[in-house]
Amino acid sequence: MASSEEDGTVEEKENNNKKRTKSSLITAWLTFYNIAMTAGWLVLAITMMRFYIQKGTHKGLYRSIARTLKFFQTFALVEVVHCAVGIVRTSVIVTGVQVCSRIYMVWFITSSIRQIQNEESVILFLVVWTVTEISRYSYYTFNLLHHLPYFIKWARYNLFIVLYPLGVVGELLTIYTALPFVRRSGMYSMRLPNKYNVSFDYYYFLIIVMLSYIPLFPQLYLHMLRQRRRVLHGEVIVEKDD
Ligand SMILES: CCCCCCCCCCCCC/C=C/C(=O)SCCNC(=O)CCNC(=O)[C@H](O)C(C)(C)COP(=O)(O)OP(=O)(O)OC[C@H]1O[C@@H](n2cnc3c(N)ncnc32)[C@H](O)[C@@H]1OP(=O)(O)O
Repeated sequence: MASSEEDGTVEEKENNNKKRTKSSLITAWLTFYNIAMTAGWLVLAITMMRFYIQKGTHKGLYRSIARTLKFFQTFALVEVVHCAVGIVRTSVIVTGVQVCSRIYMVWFITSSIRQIQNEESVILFLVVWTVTEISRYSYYTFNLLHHLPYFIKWARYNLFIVLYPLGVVGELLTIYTALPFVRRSGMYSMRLPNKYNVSFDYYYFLIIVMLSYIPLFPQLYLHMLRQRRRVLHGEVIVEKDD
């Protein structure tokens, strides 16, 4: 009897140790990930500022940062995995839409259509994304380290109020500017007849993408406003979306 109780205690201790090791590993990984992402976006910020100071123009800026931007923005897919496996308490849908729409903007619009890379709207969303991501990833990092300066918390949950709509304006203007080039070049489109008997027009697809901001963006924005009330004002929020 005594020995089985002891066994139970040993088992419990082992389980607790395993749980502690698992949670330390997760914290270590998230800390590493957030530091890497903060550094990546800081590098982008510094590169953009140096470019503008040295050249005195934004023309050519996108090309100068394209590789770094593609790398760090694409790497953010890891965040969807974090939500899916439950290591961060965030909705997979919200994170998925946010991350995928950015990746789409980088790979299938801005990097694919060279003629639009020097548009002011590209610089607008780049600057907005960069400020947002530096404050977001540094918030997560300091939070994990239990040393969160108030101004970082403030920045994370206030700047988006202005930056989010500005970013969307930059993205939509960029897609809009791309439309004539897409129509002329017929890029990523499939015309009939072809051996698959399928037709796809990227021009109309882009229009659908632009229209999809109307139902999707308000939901993302409202989600952030709820997060803001929860973190800054301690409100208990029940999310319905996941
Ligand atoms: C085929 C193509 C289709 C295209 C379709 C297009 C339609 C698109 C429409 C919408 C377009 C949007 C475009 C976007 C533009 C911009 O980004 S503009 C720039 C401004 N942007 C922002 O401000 C983004 C703000 N949004 C967000 O931050 C997102 O909602 C988010 C990234 C998904 C994060 O939200 P969420 O995680 O829910 O909130 P948090 O409060 O940050 O975190 C909740 C808890 O989770 C912890 N956590 C999350 N991530 C991490 C992490 N990496 N590391 C550690 N911890 C993390 C966080 O600490 C919180 O924990 P608790 O405090 O304990 O709850």
